[in-house]
Amino acid sequence: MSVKLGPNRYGKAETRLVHVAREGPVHRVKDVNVSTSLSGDTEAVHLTGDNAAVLPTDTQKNTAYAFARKHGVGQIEEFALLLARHFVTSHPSIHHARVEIEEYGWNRAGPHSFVRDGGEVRTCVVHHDRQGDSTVVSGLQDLVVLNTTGSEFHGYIVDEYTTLPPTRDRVLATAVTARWRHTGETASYAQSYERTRQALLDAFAGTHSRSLQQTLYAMGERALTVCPEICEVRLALPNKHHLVVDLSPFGLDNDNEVFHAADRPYGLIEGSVLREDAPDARFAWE
Ligand SMILES: O=c1[nH]c(=O)c2[nH]c(=O)[nH]c2[nH]1
Repeated sequence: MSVKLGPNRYGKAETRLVHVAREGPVHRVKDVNVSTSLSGDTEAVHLTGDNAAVLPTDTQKNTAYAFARKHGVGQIEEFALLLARHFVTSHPSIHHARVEIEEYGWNRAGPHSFVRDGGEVRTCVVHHDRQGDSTVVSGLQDLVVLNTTGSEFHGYIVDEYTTLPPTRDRVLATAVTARWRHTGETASYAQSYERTRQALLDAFAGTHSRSLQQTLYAMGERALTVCPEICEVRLALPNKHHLVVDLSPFGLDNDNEVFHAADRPYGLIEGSVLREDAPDARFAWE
């Protein structure tokens, strides 16, 4: 039997790191979850157990903590790029670094007091390789939104298994996972994030929807229209079904007022919207 080693990478997943910036009495907090992953000369460790080219995952974790102390944690994309470039340039056996960061928001409740932001999480995935090329994908997840009207769904295929009634007015709710690819270096990841997030929300709220697929496209299109620095948006939109409860057993009508918010199953609508001239994504989405 002849076998060979396929694609592989190794790193420390989910290093939870909280950085407190103590510049005077008013503190700032960054709460992040850092995952690093390296690839390169990894044949020997797999084939012979020779660890000479391995940067231990424990060291990768320590580097994240040390960099937080040395550089602070600013925009997650910048912190991720700092780490990825460090790993690739510091050891010749490391050819490629992938750094993924999730950021959990805290709102100020006092000079040194904070309240955890709802469920929404800001994300990024950065790659850097030995040729010096970088890619940056920013994003968000668990942005839960709901329209109480302005949503229809009808005109779909009907076969012997179809029971879904067509509707011209329904609740449309989803928990947005969005990721967007930057074309090159973005000057301000903070501003870019706020603009993109707002564009997604504006399109969700402002689109009269005939399907969640149509809403998905409108959200991606709006983000690309207002954010010249990004070239592709990928969205995953679970359709959080709100089912009108039958109140007729109680002699009550129900004109779209009382719903069962179903947990599962849910429709899952996924898609990408990109510029016609978007450059090749290379390893950005890996
Ligand atoms: O917006 C929708 N898209 C679908 O594809 C679909 N399928 C379904 O049952 N309900 C919906 N809603």
